[in-house]
Amino acid sequence: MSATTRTTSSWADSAENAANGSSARPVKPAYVPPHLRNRSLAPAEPPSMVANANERGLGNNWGSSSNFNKPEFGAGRQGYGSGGGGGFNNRGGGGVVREHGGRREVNPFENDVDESLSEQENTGINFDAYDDIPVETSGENVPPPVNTFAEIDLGDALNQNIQRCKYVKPTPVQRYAIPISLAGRDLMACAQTGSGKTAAFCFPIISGILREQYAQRPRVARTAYPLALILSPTRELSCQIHDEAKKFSYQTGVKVVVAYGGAPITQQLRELERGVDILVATPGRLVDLLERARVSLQMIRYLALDEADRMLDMGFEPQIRKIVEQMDMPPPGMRQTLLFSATFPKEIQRLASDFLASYIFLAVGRVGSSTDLISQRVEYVLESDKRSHLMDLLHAQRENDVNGKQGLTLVFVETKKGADALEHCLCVNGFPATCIHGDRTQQEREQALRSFKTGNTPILVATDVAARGLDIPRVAHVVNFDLPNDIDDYVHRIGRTGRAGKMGLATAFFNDSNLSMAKPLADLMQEANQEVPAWLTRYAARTPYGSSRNKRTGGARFGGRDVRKETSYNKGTDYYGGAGGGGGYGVPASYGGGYGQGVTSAWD
Ligand SMILES: Nc1ncnc2c1ncn2[C@@H]1O[C@H](COP(=O)(O)OP(=O)(O)OP(=O)(O)O)[C@@H](O)[C@H]1O
Repeated sequence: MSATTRTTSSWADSAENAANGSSARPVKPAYVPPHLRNRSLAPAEPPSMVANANERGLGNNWGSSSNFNKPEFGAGRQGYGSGGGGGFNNRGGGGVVREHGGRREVNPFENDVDESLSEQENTGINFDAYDDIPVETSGENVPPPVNTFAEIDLGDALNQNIQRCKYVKPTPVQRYAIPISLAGRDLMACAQTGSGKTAAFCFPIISGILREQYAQRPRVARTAYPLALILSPTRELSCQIHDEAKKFSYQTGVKVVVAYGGAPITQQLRELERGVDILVATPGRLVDLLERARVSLQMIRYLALDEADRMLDMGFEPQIRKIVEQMDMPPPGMRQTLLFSATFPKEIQRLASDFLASYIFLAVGRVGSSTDLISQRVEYVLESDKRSHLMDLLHAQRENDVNGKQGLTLVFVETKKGADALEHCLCVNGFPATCIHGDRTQQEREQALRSFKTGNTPILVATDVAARGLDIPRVAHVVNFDLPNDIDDYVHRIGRTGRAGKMGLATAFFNDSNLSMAKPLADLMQEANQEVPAWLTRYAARTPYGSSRNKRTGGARFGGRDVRKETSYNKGTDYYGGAGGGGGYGVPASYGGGYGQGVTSAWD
């Protein structure tokens, strides 16, 4: 942070300020960039004018930069569907190339070309960053890894799509997970954010469906019988997986359908009636479809849970148990089950074993850790200073933008109301922002995400609905405006940058309301070779150790551990394994989102 910024204070400063009662500062009427602060004159463009322009949905150039000249705020708030590709399931738009199941199959790669990003992005993956990555596998008869896609028999059609995706060689998690899955084994796989887990579970499923001659599916009017089910915790992530799976299965004849809440069910029902091999869904909408008998799980051969630890925590577990254990899905052993996440608490590993048969545990990278590709900073910022401090960061970012192609900034807050308020504050101060949270309509959510991805609105304020899985290549900076209460949530949030071998920056605002995060944050940063500020180390030393699920083992470079190796398996209360630290993590007393009393969950 620049020395000119007034809002950042050292730990000692803040203690002094608190003693002087200076934390209760008057609310500032409007943001003034650092270089204008010592002038007595009003800013060049009065904030009220900016606000009016925003409300009318007029252009806002974010200062002098002309790069972001089509902000979505204003327009984004006032109804959708008129331009900009609004509307449900309207993510396509590519050219029609082939008859498919009586309908024309849209070319899912067309959009990549339009965005002129994919080639550079995917071939630009920095595999050197993964070369010395630690890998642990356990379980019986673990199939060996491969080094190239050519070594694996995925089939011509799928191989062609891998080329179309411009994937030159498999990422480490793919090198291990694909042969394991192709061998028909159940898998619990843990690999760092942005390391290619989606393809790691999609390729074997598509290839398996293509290879096997499955028995004729029942012909019951209006009931769909998918062969594979992929569950994910948020609507946007399900849509993303669907889009990816459609690319991977292009021109193979494998049919992928997505079902998620908030969108009209009729359109999804129509899609299902046309036939489905792979169903990607959020749990709530799937339960609805099952109860209406519009989907049967009787023919399921593959079950994949993305963000599996989230899917099995207290928030989702009952729904997942209902889907997997209480409907008509074949039991473990009769289906293949693949669980993937970047974090895998022991407690969740134990739960997950109910869904698996003789599984292989795979850990690529330090489990539950962040990747070294993300530069992590933590700054002490008083609650009352957070907004102006954020605007200082955004302002400095724009000033440092040399080539006019500034990256996107994702700002995480704790509550839905907080997201709305911060979005509004940024907009009226001339920073083009939009927001995404569970109280916005699905149309608004999709529009906000689209506007962010295209760079029209380069700042997205989000609750944890955007914390997991979303793959947005140009996210250069993640700001934890409000730190989460759970270190795993922090890992997933910052993982929205530094993806596919690229570098990223993550900044966290810390103050006395985040005491329980001091120790896990300091440990995590140390593990990832980041500079830990002295004041954070002092806070960490003062934090009681043992009451929090965030408790981590000290100094283990590779903390990924198969819970079956623990002597306390089935009766222990540790949270995470540790390769050398002893101990582990505290019991997750409030596992399931980590929200304090009175705070509504940010999840769907
Ligand atoms: N073999 C590959 N070569 C090049 N790029 C790849 C390869 N595999 C995946 N990618 C790209 O890497 C990016 C991240 O992949 P993905 O979204 O699957 O990560 P993830 O591990 O699921 O992340 P998260 O934990 O955040 O969900 C995507 O843009 C994807 O297209």
